[in-house]
Amino acid sequence: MIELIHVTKRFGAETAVEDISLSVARGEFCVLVGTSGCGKSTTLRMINRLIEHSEGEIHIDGQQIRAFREETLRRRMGYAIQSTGLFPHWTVERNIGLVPRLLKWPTGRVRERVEELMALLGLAVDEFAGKYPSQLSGGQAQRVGVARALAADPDILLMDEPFGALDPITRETLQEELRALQARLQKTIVFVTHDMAEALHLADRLVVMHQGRIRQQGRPLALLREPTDDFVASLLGGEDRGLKEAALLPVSERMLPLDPRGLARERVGQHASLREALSIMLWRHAERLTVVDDDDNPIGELSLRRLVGARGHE
Ligand SMILES: Nc1ncnc2c1ncn2[C@@H]1O[C@H](COP(=O)(O)OP(=O)(O)OP(=O)(O)O)[C@@H](O)[C@H]1O
Repeated sequence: MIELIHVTKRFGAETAVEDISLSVARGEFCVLVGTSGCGKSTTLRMINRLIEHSEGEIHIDGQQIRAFREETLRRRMGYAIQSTGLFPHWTVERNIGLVPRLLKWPTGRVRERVEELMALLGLAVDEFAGKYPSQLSGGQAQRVGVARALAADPDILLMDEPFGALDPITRETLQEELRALQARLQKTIVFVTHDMAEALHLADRLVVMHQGRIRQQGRPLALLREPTDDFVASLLGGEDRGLKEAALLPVSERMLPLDPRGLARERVGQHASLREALSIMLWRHAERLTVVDDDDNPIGELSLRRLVGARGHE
């Protein structure tokens, strides 16, 4: 559990973060969003003491972070950043194995772990293990950075735009991997992104920051439906919020029983989102879709009318 209690950070005369209180439960995925310069990275870096906070208290599992030795704290927390922070004169393999080696894992185990992570992140061992960061593309370097953050299997992951330089397909794959990892292993994650779709998709707790302060925090659906002010509403997408909300709701939630008059020709999977269903309707010029299970058996139907009414404001 991570707790920030009335935390402020000043750089000289400038206040970068002002009086923020935030609590992230074990196994929770917390995403920080906000305008450029609002203090997201500073907040993240205060948690692993790359930046010392000026006022307030930060606790990890009930203990003040200042009570930990800095290295102990940092080894407990994986940290991945957009610019990767890889050591340029070290190979990919050595970069990924950094923390396990510091923790004095046996060499064979380090090697095994590095290979496991490279496979997870789609980096062929034969091709990439011996390369240096300057020989990698931006996206490949970013994957190495994420692998390094995960290497020692830390309970806490701090991630600052870790997928910023990735193509949409790799990005989506990694988002799913991270979500699955977090659900399976109860990782506590604090994640910074500028991509609102990514934030809404990943967050259990979404934290909107502005000018060093937290404007609103809560579940993504709650923020979309009841933003506290125009700033939060517009950051979350303004009029586009309807589509963003639909992206968070599964088809199965609004499915109707099968129509005895016959099946609609176009189909949608039960796990698809209402946004995907709407997209199929638009693309196929269809007002009704047959909802199918994982084996492609029809289990219900979704109409446009039902979908439009399904946005939670009926
Ligand atoms: N080391 C530093 N010295 C002085 N000012 C700093 C330092 N680091 C950050 N700041 C200032 O603190 C404020 C918050 O910066 P921070 O990097 O946390 O914002 P951010 O929300 O992560 O921004 P972005 O989305 O652009 O990355 C900014 O005004 C920045 O100029």
